[in-house]
Amino acid sequence: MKINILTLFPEMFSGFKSESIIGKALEKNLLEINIVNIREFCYDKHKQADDMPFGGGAGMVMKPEPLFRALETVKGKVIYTTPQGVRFNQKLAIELAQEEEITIIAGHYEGIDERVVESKVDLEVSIGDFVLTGGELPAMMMADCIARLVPGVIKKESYENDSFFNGLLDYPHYTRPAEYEGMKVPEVLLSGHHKNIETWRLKESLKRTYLRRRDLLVGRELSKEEKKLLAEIKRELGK
Ligand SMILES: NC(=O)c1ccc(NC2CCCC2)nc1
Repeated sequence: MKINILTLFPEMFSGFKSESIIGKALEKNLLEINIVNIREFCYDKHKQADDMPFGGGAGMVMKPEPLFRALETVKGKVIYTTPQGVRFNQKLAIELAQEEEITIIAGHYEGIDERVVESKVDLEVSIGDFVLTGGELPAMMMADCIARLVPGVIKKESYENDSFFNGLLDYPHYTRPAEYEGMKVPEVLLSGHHKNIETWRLKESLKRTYLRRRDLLVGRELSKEEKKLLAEIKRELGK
């Protein structure tokens, strides 16, 4: 899979591309992340990428020509990160991870000229109801979430229990030491009894989802075991 990201600030992506899981995945050529510097497509003497808004008002708007030129050099579904977009979520990440190539435009200032959106953008996407100085961090977040779904980037087992992957929030995690400052790891996790551990984890996922994100349970098919565990949880909570 190839993810192109168009930006005026390519340096913002150097750590993202060199560190941790994404860094290793790029080294192993499991995926490609291609950062396109929009400035390189500003052919005028002053390399002007933005200009004043028609109709007046504060701020600057990113000019259409450099964006159209930059888009000529990439392929795939074109996404623009903006508060006006559809909400990004794991379901959309899974859909986008099926694509051979996608291109994300990271805007800046007041945004990009609407003619780019109308004629070139396939999907406007928001990561939440808040405004950022640029679309780079949303682009990085989306690329991270999509990249970890690319085969080989992380072990399959670890994302199968991810929050939202099975429609539930993730269960609690513990590692050594077994006791720290008087706080003990739940006994079942030290028992080596895999079935009991699996049941405990499912129950904890259900409990967290029921308490923190009950909306995720609405319309979700519950297995026989999940129904039994949820009934236990409600009894234990006295609800
Ligand atoms: N909530 C979001 O996903 C989001 C995306 C982009 C952005 N700012 C960008 C948008 C165009 C110029 C700055 N702010 C917020």
